Amino acid sequence: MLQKETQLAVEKGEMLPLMEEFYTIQGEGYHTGTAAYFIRIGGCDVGCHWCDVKESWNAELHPPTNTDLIVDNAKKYADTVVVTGGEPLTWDMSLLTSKLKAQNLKVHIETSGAYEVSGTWDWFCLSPKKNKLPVQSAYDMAHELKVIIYNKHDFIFAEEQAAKVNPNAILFLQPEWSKKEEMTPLIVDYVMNNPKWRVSLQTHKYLNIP
Ligand SMILES: C[S@@+](CC[C@H](N)C(=O)[O-])C[C@H]1O[C@@H](n2cnc3c(N)ncnc32)[C@H](O)[C@@H]1O
Ligand SMILES: Nc1nc2[nH]cc(C(=O)O)c2c(=O)[nH]1
Ligand code: SF4
Ligand SMILES: [Mg+2]
Repeated sequence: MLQKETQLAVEKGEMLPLMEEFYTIQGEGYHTGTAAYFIRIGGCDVGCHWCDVKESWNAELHPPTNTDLIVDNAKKYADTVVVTGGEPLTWDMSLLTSKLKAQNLKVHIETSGAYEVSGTWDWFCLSPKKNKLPVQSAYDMAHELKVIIYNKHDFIFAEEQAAKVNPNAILFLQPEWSKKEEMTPLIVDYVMNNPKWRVSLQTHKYLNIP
């Protein structure tokens, strides 16, 4: 159990359960190939069976960390910070994002959109999940929609999600990593037949970087 003061600070978003932070290349989606500092916040109860970072799910395993400390580290690297998780919108992102923006950093999020949107985002990557669909504000705010393709039915899910997202969102299909040999050729065909979509790959995994 957290101390009461720490618990209150986490509720206010002054502290966040930090799993890891690392400087790398954005591997996925619209900003693929660009340097960014990643902040991975613990805690997620969406429960994707293929999630590639299940160690993030239990917030209690990740130490509540002062947002000032997170920002001090982040500002040493590139001009872009990606906030991911776990599910970052489990928490109140207002303080973290305002402090990052006060340092003139561009602030991006990777989210399932399953919880109410908090924080101010320069780039909002929405990756919807069947078991906990996004809230309306996430569909409205998304700059990109990135749907993970694990099986053929996921193309139908992708179209359903594209119908809900705002019309300016850039649409991506990304193979689930363990199914990539089977699904990537189907994605390639799908995008050639439905060119409103683009292909996204987890390029950092091919590059063997975090
Ligand atoms: C680990 S999630 C964390 C952020 C947030 N919970 C979400 O799902 O968007 C980061 C990104 O990785 C994607 N992802 C997770 N596991 C994956 C896998 N096995 N193959 C491909 N993409 C995956 C997610 O869909 C999401 O776009
Ligand atoms: N290089 C790199 N790019 C990424 N894009 C989204 C990631 C994530 O886990 O949210 C991720 C990640 O874990 N590493
Ligand atoms: S929502 Fe994101 S972090 Fe949570 S289980 Fe799914 S992929 Fe993993
Ligand atoms: Mg990842």
